[in-house]
Amino acid sequence: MKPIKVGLLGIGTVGSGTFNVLKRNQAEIKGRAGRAIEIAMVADLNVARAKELTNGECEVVSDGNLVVTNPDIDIVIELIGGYGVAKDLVMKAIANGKHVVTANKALLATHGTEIFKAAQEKGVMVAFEAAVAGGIPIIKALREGLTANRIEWVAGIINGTTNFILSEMRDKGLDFDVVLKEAQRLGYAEADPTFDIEGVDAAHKATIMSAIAFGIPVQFDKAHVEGITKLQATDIRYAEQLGYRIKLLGITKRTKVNGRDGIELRVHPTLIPAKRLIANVEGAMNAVLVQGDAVGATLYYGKGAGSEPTASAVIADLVDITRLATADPGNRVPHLAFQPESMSDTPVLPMSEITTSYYLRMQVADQPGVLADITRILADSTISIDAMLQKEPAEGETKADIIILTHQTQEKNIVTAIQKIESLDTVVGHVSKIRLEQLS
Ligand SMILES: NC(=O)C1=CN([C@@H]2O[C@H](COP(=O)(O)OP(=O)(O)OC[C@H]3O[C@@H](n4cnc5c(N)ncnc54)[C@H](O)[C@@H]3O)[C@@H](O)[C@H]2O)C=CC1
Ligand SMILES: N[C@@H](CC=O)C(=O)O
Ligand code: NA
Repeated sequence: MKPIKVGLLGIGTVGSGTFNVLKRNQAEIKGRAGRAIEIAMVADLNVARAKELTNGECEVVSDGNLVVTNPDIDIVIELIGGYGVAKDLVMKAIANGKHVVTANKALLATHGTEIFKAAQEKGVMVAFEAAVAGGIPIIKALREGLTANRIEWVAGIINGTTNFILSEMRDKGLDFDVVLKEAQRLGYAEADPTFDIEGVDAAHKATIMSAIAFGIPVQFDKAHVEGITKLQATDIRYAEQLGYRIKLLGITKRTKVNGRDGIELRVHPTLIPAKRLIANVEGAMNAVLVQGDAVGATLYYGKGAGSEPTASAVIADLVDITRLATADPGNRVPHLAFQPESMSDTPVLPMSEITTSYYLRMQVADQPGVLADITRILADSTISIDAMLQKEPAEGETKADIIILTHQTQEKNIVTAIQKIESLDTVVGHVSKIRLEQLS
């Protein structure tokens, strides 16, 4: 059989990993796919570097349009990133009848509906295993391996850069900026690293998982997005003393509010019991915990970023397409796990309606009655306390720290209670609030 011809858009961190792994493991990959998979053409703005990386083994151009319109190309891999040129080239590739593989979660989380519709109409596949949790086959697990289940929730450490920053800061006491630079050097960070540290990248990935888990359209604009930039070392320390770790989690779950179905979709720093496996995922590693009604909890762990780990997922998609390209579109695995006519319109809920537990830290005047005032406000908002820690003021200081862990409540209750607590004369400044999940 003739080799399947691939056009590669962007030969940076992931593109070069893809080129190298495909070459190194070509015999095994051919054995699995049933056909040789050959990168025939590469487009990159940096032509000189692309030529050096490909060593004369394929045609190199600077304009991606030449790849997506080339009649000899069967599959286009988009590894440029962003939603500008990348979207344009992906849409053109689909219009030209090419299957597409992409690692671009930003593109799919924001324009996925349009892209999948175009692909469905044209009868081509858009595969995106690398877009969520890099090398971990989480898309395959959610879309195929767990297909018998009603998925209840998904919670994951899905940004390697921020997990690396949190781990290095805690273990080595290094500064935020120093660790971020190292994550950039290692190729983990996005082109714009604020996407990592402000939680945007994790929210892109959580958005894609919510669509696959619950059969809803991709709706990044409805996601609650909070990164790690406001996290304080004090909170990481107190959380540890209470038996918890703080991780940036992407969470999506089914819920009911006043009898109506809804979907929670949120990214924020989260306290997790230190004894949970996922609480011990360190460095740039990713892990995704999925709760299905039949299977129970399953945990997927591995490298979520980096050149070859991400290439591993890109190539898995190439093999899938090579195997399935001849099946008619109605008989293929649907892009978002559910057939287009079976998608649900269950709404993604506003943050005020989500339910979780909370860690609260406040600084108070060290005088009688303060604690009673705070617990009364919580009780009035029907928030019950799970644990409490009071730190006596240091020598010569007059302010004490109070840390409270609450049982589950709705976000709007905690927001109201915090406003009341902050208005007490005895409470200094703002109350720090971090959400807490038992994940069991
Ligand atoms: N780096 C990682 O660990 C991971 C990255 N991703 C995603 O993979 C994609 C690629 O990421 P990286 O390889 O890290 O980026 P990169 O910045 O290392 O590579 C992008 C490449 O595209 C080229 N390029 C930029 N504009 C172009 C244009 N208009 N035409 C042709 N080439 C152009 C650049 O010269 C560069 O070589 C992004 O969507 C990213 O979010 C996904 C998972 C992990
Ligand atoms: N910037 C991302 C790369 C993979 O998606 C991360 O740090 O996880
Ligand atoms: Na993946």
